[in-house]
Amino acid sequence: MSFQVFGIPVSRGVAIGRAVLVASSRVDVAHYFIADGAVDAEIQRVLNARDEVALEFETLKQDLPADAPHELAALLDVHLMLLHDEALIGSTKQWIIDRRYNAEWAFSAQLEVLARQFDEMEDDYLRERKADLEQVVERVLSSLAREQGRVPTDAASVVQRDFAGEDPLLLVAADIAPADMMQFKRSVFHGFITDIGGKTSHTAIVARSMDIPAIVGTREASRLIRQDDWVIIDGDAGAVIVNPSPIMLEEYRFRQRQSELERARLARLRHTPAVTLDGERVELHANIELPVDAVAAVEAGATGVGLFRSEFLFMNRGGELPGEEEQFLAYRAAVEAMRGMPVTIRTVDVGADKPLDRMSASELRHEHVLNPAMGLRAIRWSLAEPSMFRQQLRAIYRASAFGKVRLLIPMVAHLSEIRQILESVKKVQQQLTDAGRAFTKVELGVMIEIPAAAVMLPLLLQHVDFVSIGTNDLIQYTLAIDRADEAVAHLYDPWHPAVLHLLAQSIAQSRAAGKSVSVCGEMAGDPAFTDILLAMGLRSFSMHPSQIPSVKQRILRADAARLARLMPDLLVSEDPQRDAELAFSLQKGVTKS
Ligand SMILES: C=C(OP(=O)(O)O)C(=O)O
Repeated sequence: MSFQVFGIPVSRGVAIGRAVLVASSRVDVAHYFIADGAVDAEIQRVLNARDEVALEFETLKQDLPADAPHELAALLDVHLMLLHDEALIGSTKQWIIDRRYNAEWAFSAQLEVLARQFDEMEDDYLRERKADLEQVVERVLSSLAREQGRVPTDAASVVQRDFAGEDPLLLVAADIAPADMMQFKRSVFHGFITDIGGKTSHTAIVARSMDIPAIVGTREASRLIRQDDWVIIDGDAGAVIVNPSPIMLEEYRFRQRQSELERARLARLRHTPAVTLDGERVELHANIELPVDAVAAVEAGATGVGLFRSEFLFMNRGGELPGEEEQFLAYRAAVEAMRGMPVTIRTVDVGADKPLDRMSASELRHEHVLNPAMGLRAIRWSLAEPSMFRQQLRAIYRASAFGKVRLLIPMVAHLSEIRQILESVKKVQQQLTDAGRAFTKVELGVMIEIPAAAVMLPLLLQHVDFVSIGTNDLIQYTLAIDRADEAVAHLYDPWHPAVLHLLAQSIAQSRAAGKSVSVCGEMAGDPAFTDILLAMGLRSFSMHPSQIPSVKQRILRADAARLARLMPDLLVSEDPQRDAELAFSLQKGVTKS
């Protein structure tokens, strides 16, 4: 039966393919009762799975490189201990004996009992062991699934599957963590559908960077769509059409061909400089997540990297963070790929919807933070982990010997933070000089993404070389809307007059101070905002490489001076979106119906 599900369109275009469902709980658990005579065999399955996982942990421990942090070996020991603990294994067997549960069901039932006990513990350290226990049980469940010839449907297993030769595939999930999205980055999927998320949630951002259609916030897609269903993603309308009729399929195949032609047409603008009709030159920079993305940036005609989200280097690592050398090589790779064009590296912006496996030396975990968007994240986290911060600064400074590097700090709210950053920079420069390491001048910039930073910008500008406005977070914090929460997604409004005021004011003040200012949030890559940002005086935009051609086309057709004259009226408008659309189309001689 054909039906439709609606959500928030976050990456445009049409995708047609078969659904691959990724389980939100990492392993699907089969629940069934076993026959009386099968108890011993079922207990043997428990022991075999336990032994297989123990062997995996032992091998991992033996293979640890000599310079691996000692916490890693200690963590594996904790996992091994849990795996042999009678509270887990003995009681799991008891569920089988008493209730005749199958092994998987018995394990998950016992996990629930133990997890509740962990939750009630007073001691933070012991409470945090719950996550270790969950990881151990997940491994055991995966082993049981494999033993039955089933492939676990967690993100990592899905990536490993070889889908070559199958129909185009669309990924459907309740949610996809940014770290899992990174695994999908070079995968076979032609589109993404999730139940939760908003326009600027990181899942959405990564989907856009992959330039494939995606719809988030559908609330129920993963429950309604079945494995292998034929699905159309209409990434313009936010519609997911499940089991479409042949006529519907034909219509969408036609639209797909049209949008491919449009992309090919826009790609021809690659070498055309972004200059407005009245001769204003605009920099179009790229946002990247990994060094290899710099190649796509150059191909799309970017004139620099405006935002290297370095936190993605820190994900999918099972708790181990990259050291100075590894980071240096990654930054150097991006710098070399950009061939002399500037590369703006943002220090780790972890926390909130980008949790690390290991959030701090004390293993502070995301789920225990009351309000992660306002918690120990971004520069707050870096300043709380000074040796890690200095390690990242050293890696960034060392990369500056290979091309133009700019240092960008996320989530600054206090002048004292800038003072601490400058002190760390000084220390790092001294350390590098003492060690005979080469580096060159690195400009220092801050992200304007907290209203406090926008309000006190003139003060901040006295201490930094440039600013970059992170509209995704600026909107979130100005309007008090969680950017990843689909329940309030309708209130996440880039056209809100307060947002426009903060933007216009920040751009004007930075220009007046003679400092360069850029926007690197999603507004910069959406052609619907190109005119108003030009009208505010913005001359540097940073976005995913795939968005550069359509923003460039908009710039080539704009008259910056005429747009600027419309700005004062828009700032006092009650409905800036409607008035901007009307004013901009009129000034281009387009009549609106
Ligand atoms: C670019 C931004 O940062 P993030 O990586 O949090 O989207 C932003 O907030 O606009």
